[in-house]
Amino acid sequence: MFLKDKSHGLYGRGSRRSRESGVGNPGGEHVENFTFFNPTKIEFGLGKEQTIGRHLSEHGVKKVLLCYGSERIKREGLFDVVARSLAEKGVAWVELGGIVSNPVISKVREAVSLGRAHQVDAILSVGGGSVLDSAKAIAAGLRYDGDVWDLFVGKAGIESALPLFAILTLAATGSEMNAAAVVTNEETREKFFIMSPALFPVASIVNPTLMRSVSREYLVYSASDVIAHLIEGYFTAAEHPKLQSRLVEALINTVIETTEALLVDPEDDDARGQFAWAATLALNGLTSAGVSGSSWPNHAIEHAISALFNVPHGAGLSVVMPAWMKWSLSRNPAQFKRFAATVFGVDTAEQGVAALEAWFDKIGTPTRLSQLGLGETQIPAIVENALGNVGAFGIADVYTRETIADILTNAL
Ligand SMILES: NC(=O)c1ccc[n+]([C@@H]2O[C@H](COP(=O)([O-])OP(=O)(O)OC[C@H]3O[C@@H](n4cnc5c(N)ncnc54)[C@H](O)[C@@H]3O)[C@@H](O)[C@H]2O)c1
Ligand SMILES: CCCCCCO
Repeated sequence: MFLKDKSHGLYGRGSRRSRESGVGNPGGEHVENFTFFNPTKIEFGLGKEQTIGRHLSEHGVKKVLLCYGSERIKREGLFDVVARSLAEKGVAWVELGGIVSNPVISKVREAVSLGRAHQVDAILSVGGGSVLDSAKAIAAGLRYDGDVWDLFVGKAGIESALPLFAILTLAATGSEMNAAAVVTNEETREKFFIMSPALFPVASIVNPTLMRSVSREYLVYSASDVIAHLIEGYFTAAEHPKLQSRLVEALINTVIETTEALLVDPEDDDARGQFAWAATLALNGLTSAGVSGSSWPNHAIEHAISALFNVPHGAGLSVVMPAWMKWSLSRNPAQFKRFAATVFGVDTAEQGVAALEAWFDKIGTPTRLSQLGLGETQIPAIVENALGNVGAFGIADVYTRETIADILTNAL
């Protein structure tokens, strides 16, 4: 399996190995050299979706491929608001609906053909991360002569992509302000990611009131996903300077507080706004800049579960994270103890892991494979699929068959 180019530095991969490799200085304050580059304009606030036509016309866009998921955006009137804004600025559009959660490459291929036939010069995503990741893949695919899946398996690099714009309707992934996209190949049952500076959206609209209709289940799955983005580097980095730890802890505490507020009142726009901004900041490069050697084992394992069983990404992560933390805490006890104290106000590393697991149970996101309809029988298939992911994430030396199986056994 190919290895991703780890020089991108977008997610603090840096040059030094992660702690699972047994290196690093517990409590170290070394800030690794880094390049922080994020060109995306964020337009945050009530009614900002009405400005989308201006953003495209200012960028010289004449015809856009408008991508979305369910017909909900038409029922709720958002589609008409977007269409009116585009028309007012003389931007023509071709629509592509039906993008599903855990998006698939067949839809991306269909959209690349549609975009080519209509000679679109930009892509607009109206939806959550699944629509936006598909839009990123489409944008790259329209600048590539071969099969767009080539870009996910290292057969070709992403030299350029059509300009991309987004109106976010669900906060979780941070895709609205990052350079990554995740798509599943249904034929090979692989869920892989692409990453390139060409995939940063030009502009993303984040209006929390568009998220009032997000279901309770996807709210809690989103909380799990954001927390996963924050802990991957927090616990695995060879050194994690206190500044970075404080940023991560502040964002985790914000997610915890606002999730609980939104479970009480889904129309609490202030809580929704802080949740959404925390989700964006959790994976736009801010928390990983200067951090060396972080790795992404929870995502590598979860992508296998979603690829094989179409489990919502955040639901898979709330099962994998506690299981991985129980396996990992002996490798970084100081940082797990810090997490326990600053996030949950408890004393030991073990208590901190237990507190996160209990919080997941409290908000209603799964913490056991059985809650996903899975069990010991499925572990071998998940392990074999995950071996492809750990290769792509560059952590195959640590996450062997045995290690991945041990971690998943903690989730039974
Ligand atoms: N690019 C990245 O950096 C990144 C990071 C994490 C996850 N991901 C990927 O993103 C995908 C998940 O995206 P997501 O978590 O944003 O969820 P999603 O886009 O899959 O949406 C989840 C469900 O919520 C619905 N929905 C969206 N907006 C809604 C609204 N306003 N009201 C009601 N329902 C709404 C969708 O139609 C869908 O059914 C996964 O494939 C995951 O692997 C990408
Ligand atoms: C290394 C960053 C991979 C992004 C995938 C997020 O689900």
